[in-house]
This record gives sequence, structure tokens and C-alpha cells, in this order.
Amino acid sequence: MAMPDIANSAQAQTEGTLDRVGMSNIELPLMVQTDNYPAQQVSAKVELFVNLGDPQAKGIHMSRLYLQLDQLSTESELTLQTLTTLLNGFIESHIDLSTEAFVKVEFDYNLRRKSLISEKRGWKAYPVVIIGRLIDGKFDFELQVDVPYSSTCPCSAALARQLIQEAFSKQYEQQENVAKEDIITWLGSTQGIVATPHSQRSVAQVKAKLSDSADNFPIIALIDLIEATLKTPVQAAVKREDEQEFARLNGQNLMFCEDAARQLQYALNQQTQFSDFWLRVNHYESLHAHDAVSVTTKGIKDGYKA
Ligand SMILES: Nc1nc2c(ncn2[C@@H]2O[C@H](COP(=O)(O)OP(=O)(O)OP(=O)(O)O)[C@@H](O)[C@H]2O)c(=O)[nH]1
Repeated sequence: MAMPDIANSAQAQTEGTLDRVGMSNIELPLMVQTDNYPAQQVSAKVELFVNLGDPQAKGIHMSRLYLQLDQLSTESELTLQTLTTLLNGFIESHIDLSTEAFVKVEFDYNLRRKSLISEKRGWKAYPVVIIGRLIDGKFDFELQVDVPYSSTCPCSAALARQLIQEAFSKQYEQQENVAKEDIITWLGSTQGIVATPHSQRSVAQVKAKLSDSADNFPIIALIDLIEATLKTPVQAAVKREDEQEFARLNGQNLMFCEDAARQLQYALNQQTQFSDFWLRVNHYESLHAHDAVSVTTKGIKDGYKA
């Protein structure tokens, strides 16, 4: 006996078009291939949608979306090309119903990261979101990464320096001439650094729209760009020489959240592979219980809004 096929045969009780219909929280493994690197398996969470453009149709065909994604998972790799094919497939499998397709893939991308000095290596997991849209025949792709880093407060550093100056004056106030060796010894004592500036775990969230000329999702290139710009990414494997270098980098790259946002804005503006960007830097303050945040965009017409 033929099975009832409600999506095909029934009519909508209440008519209306819908912007997005589909599935959310689909968990599955995917091989992600990007940046000319070998494909890496990730554990992904996926959302798949099409619009429902026929006001009378009962519903979309969920299984058709799901099975195309499943095929990508088992037989292929996630690339710009296969995501393009997937979006096309969603529309082709919903002729007369849909003109828009949407895919969002979230996963952690693992990278081996080199230590600052010691040549050790360790894993870092970067949260990544890839979004693809196909709207009336036009594709639109977006890459989002979260990059953790350390930010040291410039104001706090200046205040700490003042305390160190005062401690130095006090230490040697009775002495007309101070021997260099004495100063070096004093600087190496706890009293030599009587105050330390506060620094905090911070996260830069960057969304970038791929230019039409892009041929892949440059996940690693975008992470490298953000880390090279901020200069104080959090570290994986750390020996003492790495920790000392990290302290130096923090001291030489003092930043408010405004500084971090402006540096990233400048760096992203140089990138022709991205036609637009949005970024938010979050400094999870150690001075305050609240956070310091900056948000900005490329600022193009009809582009991202803060
Ligand atoms: N459209 C829709 N389907 C749902 C929903 N919740 C569960 N489903 C089920 O998703 C299943 C798959 O739907 P279809 O893709 O139309 O399945 P099918 O008719 O076997 O596949 P085709 O022959 O390709 O149309 C059906 O059993 C639906 O009942 C929902 O909210 N909307």
C-alpha cells in the first residue's frame, strides 16, 4: 500500500510563504578541506534551510536536504565547491517550492601551533562557522572564526610604571650615586616590580564575506592574520623561554579593546579575498567583573552592520 505523502499531497491549512524551513542541530562528521591543507575531520553541527515560496504547499522535503548533506559527509569533503553544489542541490530538489537555500556549519578546527621560542608544538581548537546562501541564483559565503588572545591594559601598565618609579626613588632617595649593579639587582627583586598591569583572556570574533574570486574558505589564513595582527594569541605548549617571550610580547603590545579592533580593521581592509567583514573583540576583564567590547565592520553599503 502506498504511504501517505503529506508534504506532496496535502494543502496548507493556513496559507503563507516562509523565509526559512529546514533542520537545525544536525550532528555529523565532515572532512573539511581548506587553505590547500589536507582535509581534516571535524564534528560538525549543521543547519539546513530553504524558503517555502509556495503559499499553498504543505511543506518542504526535509529528507532531500538531509540526504544531500549526508552524501557530502560520507562521499566528499566540505569545500567552497561542494557547498556550492549542496546549495544548488537544495534548490533543484525543491523546484516550484524554493528559490533560497541556506547552510550553516559549525565546528572546531584543530591546528598544531608552534611555541614562541622553544620549537615545541601543541593543539589549539578554533571555533569556526561557515555559512552559505543561495538567493535567487546568487551565492554568498561567509567564514567566521573565534581567536583567543591576551590583552594587557595600557592604562594599567602606565600606572604600574609610575609605582615602580616611585619605589625606585624611595629605594635610593638617600644615595647620590647608585651603582649600576645595585640597580640591576634591585630591578630583579620583587620590589623592582612593585606593581603589575592587568591583562586578560580576550577573544576576537571575525566574520568575513568571501569575494567572488575566492576559491576556498581560508580558515587558516584568517586565523593566522588575526594572530599575527594582535601578536599575543594564547599559547599551547609553553616552556619557560616561551612564557618569557609571551610576557615580552604582552608588554610590547599593550591594548585597549579599541586598539585591538582598529588593528584588525586595518588588517582586514588590506585583504582582497574578503568583500566585507564584521568583528567584535571581547576583553574579558580582570579589573572589572564586566567585559570591554569593540565592534566594527568594513562599513560598505548594504554590508554588515555592527
Ligand atoms: N516538511 C516537514 N517535514 C517534517 C517535519 N517534521 C518531520 N517531518 C518529516 O520529514 C520526513 C521527510 O519528508 P520528505 O522529505 O517529504 O520525505 P519523503 O516524502 O519520503 O521524500 P520525497 O519522496 O523525496 O519527497 C517526513 O516523514 C515528514 O513527516 C516538519 O515540520 N515539516
